[in-house]
Amino acid sequence: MSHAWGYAANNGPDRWADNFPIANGPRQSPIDIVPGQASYDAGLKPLNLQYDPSTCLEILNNGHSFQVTFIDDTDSSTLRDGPISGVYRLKQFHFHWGASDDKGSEHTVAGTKYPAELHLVHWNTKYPNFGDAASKPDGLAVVGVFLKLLYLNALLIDFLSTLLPGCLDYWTYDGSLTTPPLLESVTWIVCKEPISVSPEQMAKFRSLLFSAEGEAECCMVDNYRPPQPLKGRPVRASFQ
Ligand SMILES: COc1ccc(C[C@H]2SC(=S)NC2=O)c(OC)c1
Ligand SMILES: [Zn+2]
Repeated sequence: MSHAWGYAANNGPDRWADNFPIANGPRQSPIDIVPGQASYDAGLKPLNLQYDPSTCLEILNNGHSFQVTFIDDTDSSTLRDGPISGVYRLKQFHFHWGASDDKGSEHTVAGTKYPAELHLVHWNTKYPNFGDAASKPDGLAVVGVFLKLLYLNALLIDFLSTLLPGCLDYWTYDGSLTTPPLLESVTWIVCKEPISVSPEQMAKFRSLLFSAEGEAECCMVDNYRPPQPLKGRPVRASFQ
């Protein structure tokens, strides 16, 4: 399989351009977000996220992350407002994380890496389905949320942990999928405030496997693409 991309030395982010030349395109993700260089845009609306957990379909290890997929044939879990127009439907969410707590996020903030990053992937309902939307410049909107370690007992953190931070201030810029096919169809919405994760939850992430049954076990860690060149793109902030 020529397109067996991954995160190892022989098939990782530095090699993706071999089969996916768009890897060197003008609007690639992730990026390093430099707060001092983001421009406050008073025209940006607050995010309007309406999620219905009952539309969760399945949880699966797709070989690159674990993802939670949603039924997306109705407007039951949607993203509206923020930097986008129209209604985008939640398709799936997944995470990226590191082998250790000093790395793992895809976006960075003034060079700072978080131990993990959540991606909530939505598609524009002006298109017939996700696959079609994924090839359009305004087809997808991904909400990125950083995860930080909180050393509380597991019970309390399970009680406290949520998918979204209390404050939904965000940065937004035009970017791409962060894995092949690296399509430049994503309006990125990166929340400023992280959510908390316990060491036990991080250990569970790191116990997942890249490898399939019968293959040599390979722990699923460091499944993140490093920041890509901004190439002159503006980064806007919804907050001052
Ligand atoms: C259309 O084909 C794809 C391929 C891969 C992903 C997942 C990538 S993209 C992202 S952001 N983070 C990831 O890990 C897709 O997600 C929308 C869609
Ligand atoms: Zn992702």
